[in-house]
Amino acid sequence: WKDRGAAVSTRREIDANGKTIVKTVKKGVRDFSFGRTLGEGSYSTVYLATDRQTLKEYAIKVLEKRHIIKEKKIKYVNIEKDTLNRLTEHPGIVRLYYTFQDENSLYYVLDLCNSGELLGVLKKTGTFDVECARFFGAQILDSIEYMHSRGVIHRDLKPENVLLDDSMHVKITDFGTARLLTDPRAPQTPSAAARPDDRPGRDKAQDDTRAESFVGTAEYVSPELLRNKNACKASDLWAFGCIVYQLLAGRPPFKGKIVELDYTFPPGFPPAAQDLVERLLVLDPERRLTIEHIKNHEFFDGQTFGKQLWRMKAPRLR
Ligand SMILES: NC(=O)c1nn(CC2CCNCC2)c2c1CCc1cnc(N=C3C=CCC=C3)nc1-2
Repeated sequence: WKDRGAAVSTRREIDANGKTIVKTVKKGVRDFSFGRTLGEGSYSTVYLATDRQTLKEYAIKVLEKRHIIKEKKIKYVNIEKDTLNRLTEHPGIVRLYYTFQDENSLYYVLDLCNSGELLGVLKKTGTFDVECARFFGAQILDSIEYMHSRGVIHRDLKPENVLLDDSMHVKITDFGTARLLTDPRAPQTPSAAARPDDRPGRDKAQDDTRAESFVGTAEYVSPELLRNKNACKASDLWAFGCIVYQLLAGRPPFKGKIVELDYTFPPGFPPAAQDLVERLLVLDPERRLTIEHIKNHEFFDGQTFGKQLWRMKAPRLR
C-alpha cells in the first residue's frame, strides 16, 4: 500500500551537542489530535481531526490493517485510494490530501464537511422547494459529470453520501464501492459496458469479482445493477433521479428494492421535476437521459453549471 502525497511537518530536536536541529518528517498520527467520530463503516472509522501545527481541521478515515487482511478487502482499499487519486480537481468531491500508515492502520486525510449530510438537512426541513432542489441537484450532477469524465462510477449515490461543507456546498463521499473504468471514455450503457473487453492488460479480475459482490443501497440501486450486476454510468443517473425525487417529496420513490416501476408522485410535485424524474427512472439504462440532456432539461432552466455554479451562494433552506 504505497502512501500517497507527502505532507511533512517540521520537528525540532536537540542533538548530542545540545544544538537544535530542525527535521522534516512525514506527517503521522502524532501530528493530529483526534476528535469525535463522524462515521463508522464495516472497514473504517472516520474521525474529526485537527492538525496540531496548522490547526486545520480534517476528516481522517482510519482502516485497521488486520481487519482488512482478515476480510480480504485489500482490493477495495486500493480501489478507493486509486479512485480518490483520480478525483482530485473538483469542488464537489471530498478531496484526499494524503495518506500515511503505522503498524496497525492506514490513514486517509480528507476534506472535512462541517455541515454533515444532505439527508440530515433535508430531514430538518421535510422537503426542499424547487430553488433548493435545483441548486443541490445541479451541484450533485456537476460532480457526477466530473466523476464519469474520469472513468469513475460511484455505484452507491444517496443523500447520506452527499455531504455539505461550511458554505453548504455539496461534497460527494464514500468511494469504497466505486467502479473504476480502465478507459474513462467507456460507453455509457451496461450492454456496451458488459461486452467482454479483451483489451490487453485489462484487469478483468477486478471487474468480475467486484461486480459480483457489490450492490448499492436498496432504495437507490438501479435495475441493471440488481439484474446483471453490471453498473454503468447510467446507474449513477438512476440514483440521481431518486435523489431529485427525494429532495422535493421528502422521501425516496421506492421503499426497498424496486420490483418494477411502481412509484407515484405526491400532489403538488413540480411538473418540470416530475418530467425529469420520469426520464431518469427508466428501466432500460440506454433510454435514460444523459448528463447533457439533464442539464438542458426544463427543470434546470436558468441554472448555471461548471465553475460559476460553485461560486453561487447556497439558497436559504425552505
Ligand atoms: N466513508 C467515508 O469516506 C466518509 N464517511 N464520513 C462520515 C459519514 C457519516 C455517514 N454518512 C456518510 C458520511 C465522511 C467520509 C469522508 C470524509 C468526511 C468529511 N466530513 C464528514 N463530515 C460529517 C459531519 C457530520 C456528520 C457526518 C459527517 N464526514 C466524512
